[in-house]
Amino acid sequence: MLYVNQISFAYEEQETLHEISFSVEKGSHVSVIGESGCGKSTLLKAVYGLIDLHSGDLFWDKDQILGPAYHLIPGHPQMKYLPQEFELMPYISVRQNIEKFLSRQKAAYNQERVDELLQVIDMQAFAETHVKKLSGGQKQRVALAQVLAKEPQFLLLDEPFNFIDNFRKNKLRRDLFNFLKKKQITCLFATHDSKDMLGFSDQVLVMREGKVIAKDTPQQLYQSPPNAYVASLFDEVNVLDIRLFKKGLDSQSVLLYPHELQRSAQGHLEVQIEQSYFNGSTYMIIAKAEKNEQQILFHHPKAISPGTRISLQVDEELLKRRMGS
Ligand SMILES: Nc1ncnc2c1ncn2[C@@H]1O[C@H](COP(=O)(O)OP(=O)(O)OP(=O)(O)O)[C@@H](O)[C@H]1O
Repeated sequence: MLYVNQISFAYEEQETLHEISFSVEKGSHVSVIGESGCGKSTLLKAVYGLIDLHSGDLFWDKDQILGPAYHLIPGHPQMKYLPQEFELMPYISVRQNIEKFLSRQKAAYNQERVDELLQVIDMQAFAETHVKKLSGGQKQRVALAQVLAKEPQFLLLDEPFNFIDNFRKNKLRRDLFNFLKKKQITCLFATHDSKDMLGFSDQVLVMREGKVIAKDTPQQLYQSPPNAYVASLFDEVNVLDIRLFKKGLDSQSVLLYPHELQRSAQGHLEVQIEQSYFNGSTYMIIAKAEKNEQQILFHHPKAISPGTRISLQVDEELLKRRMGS
């Protein structure tokens, strides 16, 4: 189990990590999400022992993780870390690149292990290809296989899919996280993609300006976001005054994702359409509230002509829940 107790760190004057505490249970997957520059990579570096903390401490089970001032070789023997910038050996094959991370004495086992990992990263067809000839996304998949080669107990991944195209990413995410669960490998990963976090983490740490501002399951954070910042990490979000939907209430903001507003003749929110954008399964419609000119985003199965006036409604139960959050 990982224990992070009140850690703080600064590269320069301003603190990059401020009194961060959390723990990660064995076998669980925790994602770290937040806007660019909020400190996700720095947090992973701290957990791997790559920086000297200014205060607080870190433990993997009973072993304290110390920074470079105490250790020449960072990290813990049971940990592996994949940074955003990784290096591979360009003039040897994919297979050899992965084998380099295995013990030299066990040739038969190594062959089997590399085959297993090539399957996880879906690169069997490239086993004998020189890394120099691979695309950025393919290289990232090889780097993932390298950190898995000598099975770690704890894996730190910094934006592990950022070079991988959407077509591959969905399958790779499923295969990788299923593999980690099957092997009970604990994982802490930084991402800016809500899809990585929604389906594949048990807990989410939301960071902002060096602080953890929310920690919960992805379901809870998505369904009851504590503020617009958290909601905006999942999707675009409307921050609307409750009085647009209900009469006789005091002013209060409610957070609503675009798909939560429906066109309905019975709706109380009257809007004028400005623009429609094709989104695939639906259109994203941009409109303006007649009452206060506020911009409203909602989904609709078809495009709607600019200037059209329509009404929108929101499920009553949902409104109540969001008013309470
Ligand atoms: N080596 C460094 N020296 C000085 N400042 C740094 C260094 N590395 C990062 N920073 C600063 O620390 C802050 C946090 O950076 P970090 O890379 O941890 O953010 P991040 O959330 O991972 O961002 P991104 O999502 O863009 O990767 C940023 O303001 C960044 O400019």
